[in-house]
This record gives sequence, structure tokens and C-alpha cells, in this order.
Amino acid sequence: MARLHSHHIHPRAMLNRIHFFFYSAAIIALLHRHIAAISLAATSSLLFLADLTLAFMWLLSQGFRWRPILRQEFPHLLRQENHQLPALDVFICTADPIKEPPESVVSTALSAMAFDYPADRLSVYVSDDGSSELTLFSFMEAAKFARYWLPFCRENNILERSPEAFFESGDAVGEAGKMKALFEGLREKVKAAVKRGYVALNLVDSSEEKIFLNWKKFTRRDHPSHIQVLCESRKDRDIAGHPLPNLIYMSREKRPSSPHHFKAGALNALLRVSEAMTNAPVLLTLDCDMHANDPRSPQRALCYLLDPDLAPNLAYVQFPQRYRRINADDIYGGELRRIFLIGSRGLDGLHGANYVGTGCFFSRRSLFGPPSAATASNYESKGCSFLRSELVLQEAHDAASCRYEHVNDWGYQIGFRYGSLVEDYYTGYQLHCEGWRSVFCNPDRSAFLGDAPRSLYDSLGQTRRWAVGLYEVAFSGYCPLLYGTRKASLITGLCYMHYALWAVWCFPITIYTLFPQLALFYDKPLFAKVSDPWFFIYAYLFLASYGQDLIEFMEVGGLIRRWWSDQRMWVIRGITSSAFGTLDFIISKIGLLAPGFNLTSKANEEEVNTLYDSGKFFFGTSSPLFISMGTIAIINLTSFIFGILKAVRSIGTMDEMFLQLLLCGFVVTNLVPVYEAMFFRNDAGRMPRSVTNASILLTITFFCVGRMIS
Ligand SMILES: O=c1ccn([C@@H]2O[C@H](COP(=O)(O)OP(=O)(O)O[C@H]3O[C@H](CO)[C@@H](O)[C@H](O)[C@H]3O)[C@@H](O)[C@H]2O)c(=O)[nH]1
Ligand SMILES: [Mn+2]
Repeated sequence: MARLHSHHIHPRAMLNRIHFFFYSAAIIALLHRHIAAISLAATSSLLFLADLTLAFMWLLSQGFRWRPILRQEFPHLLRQENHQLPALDVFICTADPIKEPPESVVSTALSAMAFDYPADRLSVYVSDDGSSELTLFSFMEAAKFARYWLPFCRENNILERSPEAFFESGDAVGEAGKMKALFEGLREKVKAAVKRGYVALNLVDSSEEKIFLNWKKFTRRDHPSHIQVLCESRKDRDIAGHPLPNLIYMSREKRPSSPHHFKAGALNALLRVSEAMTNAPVLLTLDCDMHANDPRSPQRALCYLLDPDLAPNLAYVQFPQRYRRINADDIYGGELRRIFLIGSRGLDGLHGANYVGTGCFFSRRSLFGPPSAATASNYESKGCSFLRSELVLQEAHDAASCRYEHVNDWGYQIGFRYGSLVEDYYTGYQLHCEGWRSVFCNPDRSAFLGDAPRSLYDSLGQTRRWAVGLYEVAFSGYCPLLYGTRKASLITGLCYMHYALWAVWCFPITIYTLFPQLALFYDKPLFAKVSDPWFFIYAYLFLASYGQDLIEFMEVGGLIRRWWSDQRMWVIRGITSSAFGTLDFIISKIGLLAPGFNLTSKANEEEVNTLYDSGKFFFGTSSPLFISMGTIAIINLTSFIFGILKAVRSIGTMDEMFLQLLLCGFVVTNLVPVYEAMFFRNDAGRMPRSVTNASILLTITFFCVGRMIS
């Protein structure tokens, strides 16, 4: 058998290692200087703390650079060699018809149904945590549309098989025009229903009517399980007479007394329901807003999953999260290249890429125990009984009930893991600790494309939730530093710890954006003079780390201006979402409030979209997050202006204050959009006045306190 894939170590790995030694020497020198000059002065000990944290985080992150791997697959060989393709179950999660518009969710499902894959071996399962009749209705419509859409894609060899994305790009004429009209019809119907808030019974036929009448008795937090087989490949045909893949709607049982564990709970219910129905050995998880952009991605993943050398230990093949409709500058750093490309590639050279929740092909086996314990025979696909048969449906409903969650090890020993809001990170980590491996697959044509948040508040809300979820792992019995380093490997554990402490950046960033600025205002020098040799250590540390970051970012296809946004968002997150995420976590730990999964909005709001497309930040709401950002912005601006004025008057002081002035200027440059939104904009996305006023008040307070201390 020819090799289905190849890989090599990144050519820069050696340079990275050399750089590691020089850079660590500089860090040690700096820390030594701190210790030698240690004083009880608050500012200098804070700066020491900041540098210590930065150094620690830097150390944890070096594993990503130790042995990055680049891979290539040869999926065409699968066909040449007549490989039998295994059955594939696709899981799509949605949770709210308002934040996650059903017309987009069905597009995602259609893109997966249209995979270039034998229909009798492909099933698409949709979990609806919103338990919404609107979503079910949309999927009923989607099942009808699929009969036209699938043959259209197949016959015209279309690559972009999400109807939403397909019709967005390019004009539709001829047959495509007809398809577009059909899809628009579906969309209008769905949108009208969502606007109305319920499914009008005249929209559905008599057999469907019963379902919706029944539905009205439930609430979204208290209802029995509901499963609806919308397409069944053994029975249903598209308009060209080909079998359709299975399409199954599931709303798992929810009871107030039974914790539902958010997305991890939904995925586990899907895991059980699919076991009762099709039990495919290969699974694909997708977020509702992440459609397939290449119909042959399953074959690409199978290049690894079918490799007899890898298969016994291979848990999953992860594709990167990539996004469409990102604006030119990617103002919110939504691409997250550092996590989804650079980080994954780095981990791939160790135990394997981390799981990022979507675009990931699993071997079902891996979710049921360590590689040594699994017996392959339990994971053979079912193909005999009809999905709509009484028996199968009964079993499936049962599998979607809360009952399982109480008695079994679901979420702890098997399935997607509970206990963290970032169930993806946590599950991948646990699998690696169990001895499973994984692979990062990053083809040139994006396999999946999703939507990134389009308002600042959404973007920060998302990372705030991640921060809490990551802390939950850091401070659990499975802390990667203690447990991961032992169970997986030293470097893998350190990398996972780096992510677990992702929000810890808030400490050094807040210190560096606050105290040197106050000190500048009150003429207190903190750093080395320009004429001092130590100045060069500072310069080296700063330039080398930013330089390395830039090189890595560009190398994974980034643009300079997007890199600038990316590093800006690092600063902004540090003073907002990471800081508030840290607080959220502390509050949840002392038992005041249980952490919740706030969905990221995927809704298309006109104003938000227009501002996003024109590259302007959308603030709009008065959130405490923005007050902390506004305060730091104004403090930096004030100190910077003050510093410049002083520098102009007496050049002499420049020598010892230069680094502080530079730092201040750097922060000010980063926060230009904040000043604009506070003082120069009048649109809906500007900073609310109340936030600006509160920030000014807080700034004054800080300067007063600073005066008392200095
Ligand atoms: O109770 C819930 C909450 C969420 N979801 C689904 O989970 C997915 C991710 O939710 P989203 O609001 O889009 O979160 P993001 O922060 O954008 O998602 C990232 O982070 C999540 C973990 O916090 C991962 O699950 C995702 O895969 C990853 O893309 C969506 O399809 C939701 O419908 C559920 O099914 N049930
Ligand atoms: Mn999302």
C-alpha cells in the first residue's frame, strides 16, 4: 500500500531551539537584575511579578516551537487503491434560533450532506439544545431542498457546497439561478417563522402538524427527548434518483434537576443516539456556523484514520478553524492564527494537535477508553434496520434521555468531557493523557469555514468564557503541569498548561499598561537608561519576541496589518476579557455564581455588519469591560502627552524616561480605535458616553492615588 500521507519537521525548528537558549539567557539576566535590585517599593515588585509571569508563560509556550510538523495527504490514492470508505456520522450542534439563525445552520448541514461520500454511509445528526420548533421546521425544509441541492452539486462539480456561501459568492444564472430561487424560498420561510416566533400550522402538512402541536407543551429547559428522521438513505431519493444521506434531528431530554453540560452534553447525547442508529466508526464534529468548504475533506482525514500504522492509537484528525467574511484588517484578531494554526502545528509534532471543537474527525473508539482497552468490533457501523422503525426510534429516544447522565461514566471516563466550558480543549487533553495521538491536517483549500464574532463585545465575551473554561482545567485535579506532564509528556503538558493559563496574561499586561505610565507622570524612572547596557537587554527581549511572533504569523499566511490587529487584541484582551474571565472564575470558585456557556452571536445585524466591514470597532453597549479598557486608554494618553511635553522642554530627562515614554506611546498607538470611539465617532458603535465618563473619573482616581504613593 502506498503511503497516504507524509510529513516533515518544520525547517525552522533548529533555529527556534537556538533562539530558545539566547532568549532564556536574556530572561535569566533580567530576572537576576530584578532580584539584585529588589526593593519593597510597590511598583518595582509589581514589575518583577509581571516579568516573572511573562517569563513563565514564555517558557510554557516553547513546546509549540520545539518540533512543529508540516503534513501532506494524498487522498486520490484512496480511490486508486479501492479503499472501502467507513461509515461517517456528522454531528452538528446548535442551541438558539435567535443567536444562531437556522437558515445558516441548515446550510452547514447541507454542506456536510453534500460531501463527496457514499450516501449510504453518511449520516448527519443535528443536536438542537434550544429545542426549538423553528429549528426543526427549518430542517424539514432543508430535507426537501437537499433533494435538489445534492444532485446539483454533484453534477456541476461544485466545491462550495453550503448554499448560503455558494450564493453569496458570484451570480447565479441558469440552473444555479433556479437553485438560488429555491434556496431563497426556504430562507424566506424560515426567516418569517423566526420573526413570528413559532411555526404557523398552515406551513406544514398534516403529518407534520402533529409534531408541532405536541411541541407547544414544552419549555426549552424541561422537555422529553425528540428525534426526527428527516432523510433516510435506504428509502429517500433525490430528484436524480440517488439515495440521500441520513439526516436526523435530535433534541435531547432536558430537566431542571439534571445538569445538561452544555455542548459536551449535547455531543454525548449525539454519540449515544448515533450509536443506536448508525454507529459509524468515524465521526465529524461541527459547530453550527462552520460549513464544509471542500467536499473531499473526509477522504483527507481518512488518509490518517485508515493508515494501519497510525490507526490503533489515533483518536482524531483536526482541521484548523478558519473563517470567512473577516474584514481587511481582521480588527478583532478573529482568525486566531496563533491558536488554530501555529499552536496546533506545534502540538502535532508532540502528542498531536489539540481538539478545537469543530472540523474534527474522530475515531468513535477513542471516546470510549484508552487505546489499549478498545476492541474494534464494537465500533462497526449498523446497516440493517430502518431508522424510522419503531424499535430503532425507541432506542434512540432512550439514548437521548437524561437517565444516562446519572448512571454512567459519560463525561468523565467516556465521551466528551464535562467540567470545563472549553469541553473541546479538555477532551483533547484527556485523550492525550490516555495515550491517544492526534493529527493536524491543514490543506491549502480550507476544509471548513466559520463565522468570527463581529462586535467587540461578542469577541471579548467569547474569550472571557474560554478563560473561565481553561482555568477550570488549570485548577482541577488534572492540572496539565502536574498531571499532563506525567501522563502525556513533559513538553505536551507544558503546552497544555500554557493554554490553561491563557488568561494569566492579564496580570503582566495590566501592570505594564498602568504603572510605568503613572510613574512617567510622576517622574519616577523605572527602567534602564538609554545609555545603560541593560537597555539593550530590554530592547532585545522586546524586539526578538515581537519579531518571532511576526515571522510565525506571516508564515501561516497572515498579513502584516492583521498581525498588528492580532497583537493589539492581545493587549486589549489582557485588560478586558482575560481580567474579567479571571474574576468570573474566582467568583465561581467561591460559589457565588456557576459558570455558564454564553453563546457567541452569529446573528447578522445590519449596523454591526456595516461597521465591521468598514473596519470600525463596535462598542455600543456599556459594559464594565469597556470601562477598564477606557480607563487604561485615557491614563496612557495623558501620561504620553505629558511625557512628550516634558521631553520637549528638557531633553536631559529623556535618557532615564525614554523606555517608559516609548511603552506609553506603544500602548497609545494600540488603543487608537478606543480614542476614536470615545471622542470622534457618532455612530451606533461608538463608546457609550457613560463608559467614557466613568473612565475619566477612574483615571482621575488613579492619578490621585498615584500622587499619594509617589
Ligand atoms: O449549551 C450549548 C452551548 C453551545 N452549543 C453549541 O456549541 C457550539 C459552539 O458555541 P459558540 O457559541 O459558537 O462558541 P465559540 O466560542 O464560538 O466556540 C468555540 O469554543 C467552544 C468552547 O467554548 C467550542 O465548543 C467550539 O467548538 C469552539 O469553536 C455552537 O454550535 C453551539 O450551538 C450547544 O450545542 N449547547
Ligand atoms: Mn462559534
